[in-house]
Amino acid sequence: MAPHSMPQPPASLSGSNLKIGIVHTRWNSEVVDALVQGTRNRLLSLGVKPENVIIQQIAGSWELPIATKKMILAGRVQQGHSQNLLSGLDPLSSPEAPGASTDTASATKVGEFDAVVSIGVLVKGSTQHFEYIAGAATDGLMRVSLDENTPVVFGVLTCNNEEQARSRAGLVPGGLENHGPSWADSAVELAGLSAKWSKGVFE
Ligand SMILES: Nc1c(NC[C@H](O)[C@H](O)[C@H](O)CO)[nH]c(=O)[nH]c1=O
Ligand SMILES: CC(=O)[C@@H](O)COP(=O)(O)O
Repeated sequence: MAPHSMPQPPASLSGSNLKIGIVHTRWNSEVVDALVQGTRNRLLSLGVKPENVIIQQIAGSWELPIATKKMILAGRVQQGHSQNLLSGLDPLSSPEAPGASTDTASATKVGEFDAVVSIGVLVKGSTQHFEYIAGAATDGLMRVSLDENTPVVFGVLTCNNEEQARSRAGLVPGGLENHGPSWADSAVELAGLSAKWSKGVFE
């Protein structure tokens, strides 16, 4: 089968001002790990700062939609927390607040995510379990992206067998490209466009 070629991104992609989340599963971890590294390496090559690539791990693809949503919300919490800190109004750091943290370093700013790449690998088994998870994860991630107004890149491989999964992570010589870099390109491109569009700017 001729390997399908990934679309080439615009040459001007730059992620230097972006914060990107990656949430990935543990199922089929050898393949997932290769996809995560491919995604992360491309993000860094596009200028995203290492400290602005936040990677979190969960169990399986069924949980990706809720995990992605909670990561997006967590970024907003920390964004708000750091803005309060900057203005000296952060309730979490006031001495009388229960469990208040007086260590401002522990509240180091983590800005709102500009995009999240959600990565999982589903390999068909002998029942219909695959179909239900694949459908729920697909529809769920689209819903999170639209509901939270945050670009969510669909990094879920839905494969008939292990070979297909390994090939799409670049683990098969002569096979397909690791799909992670194209997911990073999508995240950086749409995050950058979203920032401009939110200001009413079209270039
Ligand atoms: N079989 C695969 C799963 N199954 C686990 C589910 O995603 C879920 O974690 C479980 O049903 C508990 O809610 N997950 C994958 O990501 N890949 C698989 O191949
Ligand atoms: C994607 C799955 O859930 C699948 O690996 C489970 O295998 P099975 O359908 O044989 O239970």
